[in-house]
Amino acid sequence: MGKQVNLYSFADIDVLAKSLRTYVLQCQSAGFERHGAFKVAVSGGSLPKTLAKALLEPNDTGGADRVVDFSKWEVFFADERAVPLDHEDSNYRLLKDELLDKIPGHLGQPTVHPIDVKYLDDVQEMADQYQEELMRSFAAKDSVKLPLFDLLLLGCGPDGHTCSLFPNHELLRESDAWVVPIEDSPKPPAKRITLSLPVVTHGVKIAFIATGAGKKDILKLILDTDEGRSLPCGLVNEKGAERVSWFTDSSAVKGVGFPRRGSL
Ligand SMILES: O=C(O)[C@H](O)[C@@H](O)[C@H](O)[C@H](O)COP(=O)(O)O
Repeated sequence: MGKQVNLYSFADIDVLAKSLRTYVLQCQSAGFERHGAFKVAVSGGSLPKTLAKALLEPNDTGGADRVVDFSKWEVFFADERAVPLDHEDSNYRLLKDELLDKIPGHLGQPTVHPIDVKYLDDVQEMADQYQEELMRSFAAKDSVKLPLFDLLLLGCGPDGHTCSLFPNHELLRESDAWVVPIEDSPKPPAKRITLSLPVVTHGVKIAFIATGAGKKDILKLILDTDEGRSLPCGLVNEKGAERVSWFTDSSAVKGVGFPRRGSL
């Protein structure tokens, strides 16, 4: 069998957050070493809240390398809904409310890359513009095949979707574009843009954060069955292998047979 994903399971979200912090800081150090910056993509859903718990709450910082330095972070959206940035469905707004607005001054401010709301009525154009935003940061598409994120922080939907890549959707076959539009998302709102599967699976590190009993059936399907391998999360697992880490709590992995660890 090839290399496998890492499945971590913790008693609850508070314990998970401590390890997620350590993991993100390791990824941050690797990014700083590699190119003096930390380029990260984040999803919506419950992720921003858990991330804020990991990065902002008081903790035992063990030295300079254990400090979050947001001033060298570049934050992109793994997926975003085609709504104004102050709309309640906006992933940008969610991240702002949960994390960005709460960052204390001494940790610095990240450079954040929201969607261009000029194109709310044309999601293809919005996706193209967001791809150009990526190209300005990661170099032009004709000079690099795919943008290399230091870390992608993703959620897992109850149907096995991740970002706005849904099961059996034609977008899963996209092999060229970095950012793609979707107009028929089964999870509302229908109009969104998302990173394409090749961009997601190209990441240096890819982390899924999935908590709560509502995730146990889908995690069992994804991690324990052949059927789950063709779901979007399963496809990320397959391609990302040991670069993929799942951060879960005990209720999300109840009944899951896949080998898990309780610490990094
Ligand atoms: O914008 C979105 O809809 C999200 O990016 C989506 O992919 C989310 O991450 C999952 O649906 C998991 O959401 P929860 O963490 O809330 O279960």
